[in-house]
Amino acid sequence: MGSESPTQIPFIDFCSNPGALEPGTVGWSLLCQEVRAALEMYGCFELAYDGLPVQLRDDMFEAMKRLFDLPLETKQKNYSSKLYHGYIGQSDVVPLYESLGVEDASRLNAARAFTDLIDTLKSMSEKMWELENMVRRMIYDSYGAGKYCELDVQNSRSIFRVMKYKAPEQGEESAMGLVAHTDKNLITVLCPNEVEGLQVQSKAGHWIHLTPRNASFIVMMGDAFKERFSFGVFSMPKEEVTIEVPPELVDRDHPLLFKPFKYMDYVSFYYSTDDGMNKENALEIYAGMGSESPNHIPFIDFCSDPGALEPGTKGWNHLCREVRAACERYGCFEVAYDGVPVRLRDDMFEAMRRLFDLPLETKQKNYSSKIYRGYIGQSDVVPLYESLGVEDAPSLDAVRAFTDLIDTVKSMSEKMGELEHMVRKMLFDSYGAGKHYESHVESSSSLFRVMKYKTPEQGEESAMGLVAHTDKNMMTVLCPNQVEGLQVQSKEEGDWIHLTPRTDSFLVIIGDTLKAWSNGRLHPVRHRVVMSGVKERFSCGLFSIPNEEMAIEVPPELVDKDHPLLFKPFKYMDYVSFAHSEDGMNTENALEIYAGV
Ligand SMILES: O=C(O)CCC(=O)C(=O)O
Ligand SMILES: [Fe+2]
Repeated sequence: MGSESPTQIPFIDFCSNPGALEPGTVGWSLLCQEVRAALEMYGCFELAYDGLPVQLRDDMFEAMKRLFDLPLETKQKNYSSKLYHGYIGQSDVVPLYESLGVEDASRLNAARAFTDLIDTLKSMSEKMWELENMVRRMIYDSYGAGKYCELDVQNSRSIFRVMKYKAPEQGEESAMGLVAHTDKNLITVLCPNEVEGLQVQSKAGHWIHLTPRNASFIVMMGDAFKERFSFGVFSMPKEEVTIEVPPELVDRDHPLLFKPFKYMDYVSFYYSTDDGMNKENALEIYAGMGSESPNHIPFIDFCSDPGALEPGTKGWNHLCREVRAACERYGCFEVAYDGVPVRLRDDMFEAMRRLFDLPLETKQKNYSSKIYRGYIGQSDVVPLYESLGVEDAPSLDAVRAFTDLIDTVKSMSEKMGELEHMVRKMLFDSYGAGKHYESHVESSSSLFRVMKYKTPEQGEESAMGLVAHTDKNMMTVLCPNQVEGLQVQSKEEGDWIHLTPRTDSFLVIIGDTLKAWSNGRLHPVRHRVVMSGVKERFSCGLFSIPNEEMAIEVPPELVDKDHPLLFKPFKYMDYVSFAHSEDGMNTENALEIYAGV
């Protein structure tokens, strides 16, 4: 029992007995129970509802086609300073996704911006709002809390969004249209066209693929209440309203789990703070009724005893143990290293400033067909982030594109590459696998990237600069300027550790590839950039990457009775493609899923 996972969400029929839509009737009570059971068990259900003419639905999809065909500049006029209220599109993370929102669309004024589509939009959002209100009433009634419903409806507003998802590019089997999330609002009613793509995660963690029936709706529960072409009404509490658990829902068996909170405060917590975007239990962290964890990463000094940088010495062996312990426990460490002249470091930051000040078209010429190798910027998901990459920067040819900055980029990447090699050798030596080091280095190359993070917009306290991730490559050496923002997640506790970079240190980060190589011993640390304050952040990084033909394999020294083989040999680029595919993006265990035995 219990191992079978559901392949469908509940389907509830609001059409077969029109009398049942009358509150107080027996039919109504039955529907209430069905709705409650579906939402408690699945958090969503599909719904047959005929309160909305089929013609209107068809008109709506037609209107949407026309809307999304408008020039980008016109769509971008649908701007809102509130998160997810205006136009969203052109994102590097979900390039297929575009959407537009209208606040309180059932009031004609708000929809006037869409002039000739007003009538369709207005009727559609009115009808869907009626449906939302009906479902909300059922939920309240099912908990015996019906008397709070009217006030709750009065205290809420809606946002109507239209969404379009392009088909994957030719040659791609599938692509992420919208990354996994829970809705932050109260209830969402979706009206998708008949194109598959929407998936919901069952409580047990499986993804259920929805096949919308002709003219049905999908109802989903958002956090505050505890997509293809589709459009939806999202109900949300008005700004001044406090969300509180009604006393009827609290008793000895159901102790109060959430403190009262304001919706918009939770939304800004979710999108701009430490725990919001990256924890699946953001609501519990923010409003839940209530461990100590580390607040810094290891600092290892490569300067104090220069003799220790000589392999085979006592000092070297000592450093090997320190480095290995840090990379197993934290997946990263800060290193004091004087092999990079301070002057070069300063020149590098100066060069980066000039590089990012170049016109967008020039930066975009730094194009690569490989993921994360070329120019990245102008993303809606991380609007503050921009970066540029140079493959094999230590070889002069590759940097020629950066003409007058060649010398700086070349020296910097050489020096940081030396540091990477030294740390890699320490790790190999620490595992008694030193004899594999030379061939490992010969089968790898490097990518040098420069990163710039803008400051949050006025009025915003903090904003995501780069979303949480593990590096897929072997190892990354980072050289950030002195602006805070980089955070790493502690392995055991999951807390975010805020790093405060020193002027002369570098940061070493273990990537997924070395986890596989070390048979699971080295920890690829999750990290992200959260920007606050008024200073722009610059950082450059040297990413060591396996060559295309190299098979990533666990050396025999790292496999024994107590450490059975955990990973099959694999090719780096194949893993990267998987990690960026739909399945890969939806999991934190991409490496285990892809290469685990
Ligand atoms: O900006 C930084 O320092 C970190 C960048 C990073 O994590 C990455 O590019 O993978
Ligand atoms: Fe990274």
